Parts: sequence; C-alpha cells; structure tokens
Amino acid sequence: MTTIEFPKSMKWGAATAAYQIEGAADKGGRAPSIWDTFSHTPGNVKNGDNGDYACDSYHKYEEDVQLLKELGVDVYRFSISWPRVIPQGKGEVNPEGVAYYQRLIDSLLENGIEPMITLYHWDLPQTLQDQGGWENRDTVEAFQEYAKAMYEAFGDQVKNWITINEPWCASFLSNYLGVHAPGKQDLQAAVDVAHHLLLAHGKAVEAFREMIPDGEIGYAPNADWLEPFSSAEEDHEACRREMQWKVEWFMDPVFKGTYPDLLQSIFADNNAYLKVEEGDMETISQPIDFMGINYYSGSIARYKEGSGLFEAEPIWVDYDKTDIGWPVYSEGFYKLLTYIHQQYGEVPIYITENGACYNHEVENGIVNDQPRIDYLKKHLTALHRAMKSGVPIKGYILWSLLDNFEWAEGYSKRFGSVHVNYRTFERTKKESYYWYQQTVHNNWFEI
Ligand SMILES: CCOCCOc1ccc(-c2cn(C[C@@H]3NC[C@@H](O)[C@H]3O)nn2)cc1
Repeated sequence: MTTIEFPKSMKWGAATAAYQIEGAADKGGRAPSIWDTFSHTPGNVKNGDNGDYACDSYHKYEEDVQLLKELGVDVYRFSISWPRVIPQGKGEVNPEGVAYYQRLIDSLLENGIEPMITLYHWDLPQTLQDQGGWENRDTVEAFQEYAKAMYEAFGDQVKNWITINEPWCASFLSNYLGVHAPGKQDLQAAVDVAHHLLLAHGKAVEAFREMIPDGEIGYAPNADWLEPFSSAEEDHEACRREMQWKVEWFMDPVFKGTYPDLLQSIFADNNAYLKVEEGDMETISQPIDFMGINYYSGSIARYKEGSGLFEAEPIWVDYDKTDIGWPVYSEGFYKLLTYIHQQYGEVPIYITENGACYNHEVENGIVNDQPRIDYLKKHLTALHRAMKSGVPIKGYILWSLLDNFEWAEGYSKRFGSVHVNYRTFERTKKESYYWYQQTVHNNWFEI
C-alpha cells in the first residue's frame, strides 16, 4: 500500500449551490431566477425536473450543517441566491432572504466550519434577464450592488468569497450551446456575456477590497483536459484551441489583462466581436487572492475539419466513464494543474469542485458507491502529484455534499457524498462520505 499524505495546511471542504439544493423557490420572498424560467420551460431539463423543492435545504440546512460537521471538513462552499436576497435584482434587499443565510452562517460558525460564499452560481434574477441579462452591461453594476449588500450583511463573519462560478458555463454553455439557462444559441451574445461576467468579477473584487480588507476573494473557472489523439501538429493545435476556450479565455484577462488573440480571430471569423471599453481590462485583471479550479473530466480529441468552432472532435476512447458519461481521466487533472501553474505562476489555487456522478441508490440503508471512492482516490493522487511538482494548492472542495439538481440533467444525475430521497428529502451517507471523512480526518489516504 502507498500512503498519499497532504501538507498540514491543506483545507478540506464540500460544496453545493443555491438553486441546486435550497428548494423553497417561492418562499421567504424569493423571486424567480433564469433557472426557474428555464427549468419550467418544457424540454429544457431531463424529466421536466426543476428546483422548486430540490433537497429542501432552505428548511433542512441545520441537518446539512450536522452532515458537514460529522464529515469533519474545514470549509463549506455554498452560493447565495441573488433573487432570494434582492428579488428584483437591484434595489430593495429582502430581509427574509438575508435572514436565511444569516442562520446558515451562524450554524456553520457555531460548528467550527468556515463559510466560503459563491456570489454567482448561475441563478440570475429573471427581472434582470428581462432587461437583457448578462448581455446588458448594466447587469455588471447590478452585480456589484448585490455583492456590496452581501459584504455588508456577512463580511464580518465570512472571509472567503468567490465572485463567479464557471463563467464558461454561464456564458458559452448557456448562450452559445443553449444547454443551460437562458438557453440561447448566439455566439455574439455569449462573447458579450463572458466579458460582462469577468467585468462583474472585477467590480466585485474592487468593492471587496474596500469592504472586507481582511478577507480573500477569487473566482472559479472550470476546465477539462484535452489530449491530442496523435502527435500530429493539427491534433495538438485543435486541442489547444478548444482548451483555450475555457482556460485562457477566462484566465488570461484576469492574470494577464488580455484576451487570447487566436480565439478573438476565430470568434471574429464567426461574426462575434469583443466589446472592451476603456478601463475594462484593468478592472478585470486586478489582483485576486486565489483561483478556484473546477475539474471533472478530460478526453482525447483530434483535428476534424468543420467540427465545431475549433475543429476539435472528441474521441470517446474506452475510458471508464461515470454515470453522466464523462471519462474518468485523472491524468488530465494533473496535466491541467501543471499547465495552469506554468501559464500563470504562483497563483494560489483551491480545487473548488471535483467529484463524480454515480447513481447508486440506498439498499438496506447503505449506498455502496465504491466507483466514487475510486474516482476520488485517483484524482486526489493526481492532485498530490501536482502539489509535489510545485502547484500551490490551498485546499480541495468536494462536489458535492448532497445529491442535487444537476442543471439540464435534473435529478437523474447524482454527484453527492450523501444520497437524497427527493420525495422524502431523507439524507443517507454514502460509503464515499465515510471514506472522505477518514481522509479529511487523517489528511492522508492509502492506495
Ligand atoms: C452540446 C454540448 O453540451 C455539452 C454539455 O456540456 C456541459 C459542460 C459542462 C457541464 C458541467 C456540469 N458541471 C457540474 C456543475 N459545476 C457546477 C456545479 O453546479 C455542478 O453541478 N460542470 N460542468 C455540463 C454540460
């Protein structure tokens, strides 16, 4: 057996997001988000699922905090529902909404767990979408106003903040590929949304420096790893183009103050143009304290003329796949992290999401999700290897504490270390919960 041991400074956590777990969609003064609209539109979400009830964490948050306490994690990463605290998206703050998060934060702190708040985890108030949403540059100011209100409410208790979760999903997956809310298929819209999300990130950081000078703030891009099918230059270049879409397009502006030229020209060839105003890049590229990285999977790809924007065709080789169909590719985790370290230097990194979809059910009170344990062992080993090579990792946050609403997949895909019965809301700790609990407690595991 080999022991994989982490530094004593390693922070361990678990993550969720508001729309995916809270439910109480029309309770406590909450107004609809774009995900309420999108999920209630037939055909958008598998089985017609929506977040009206989800895991009912709005009412069961104390039980969730006890699950976190027993898990032994240092950090709980959760998101605030913007339309729960500012129902109209801007203007009046809803005291009932703020009070819910105050109860949650108090409970976490009483149980020795550090809150890490994500300000934007995709649930834009529908009222703002009705005014153009993230395509409308005015939404940037609304986001800064929302961020300031949250800093005011919780800044004395919460010192770790994330501005935007997975800007690629919130821009290109949502406005070009049409898979997530608002479900548009418009490349120009997606380029505009991506820029405004990064600008909103910058404005939120600016306000943070004023209001929570003793806190730390970052953002959480997602990326997967694409390995060239062959040594042919065309395969390598195709993979690089597709990876730039998630990595450089969202990291160069923040850490270098520029957008990648190659992708700008590819977008222009498709009649989509960046609209950068004076001062934008300075706002976006101001220093942050950490970068979150969300990693799930990778695959092999090769050049194929005419295959999408980047002419990169995925080759679904016979890797083991999780129950959402994504290859188990832990080598890609190591390669992505060392690539990012090479590109962006000593930026401290939290793994803000990593986990796997396996749909095991409860049998005789037990959920034997051994494949999820195997996935975690492989990926934490890859993470450990990246750390040994010098990648500055601050912590690892498991996606997810609970099975929850997996966006367009609805409740058909389970990522939790705790099983949720969506009829009774009963929680059942899976075998992976106990494995992760032991790993967090020991700060090591054996392979
Ligand atoms: C037409 C092509 O369509 C391909 C589908 O393309 C994607 C890509 C990426 C994802 C995706 C889902 N997740 C997990 C979430 N991260 C945040 C948290 O809320 C988790 O629920 N990460 N990435 C989904 C779909």
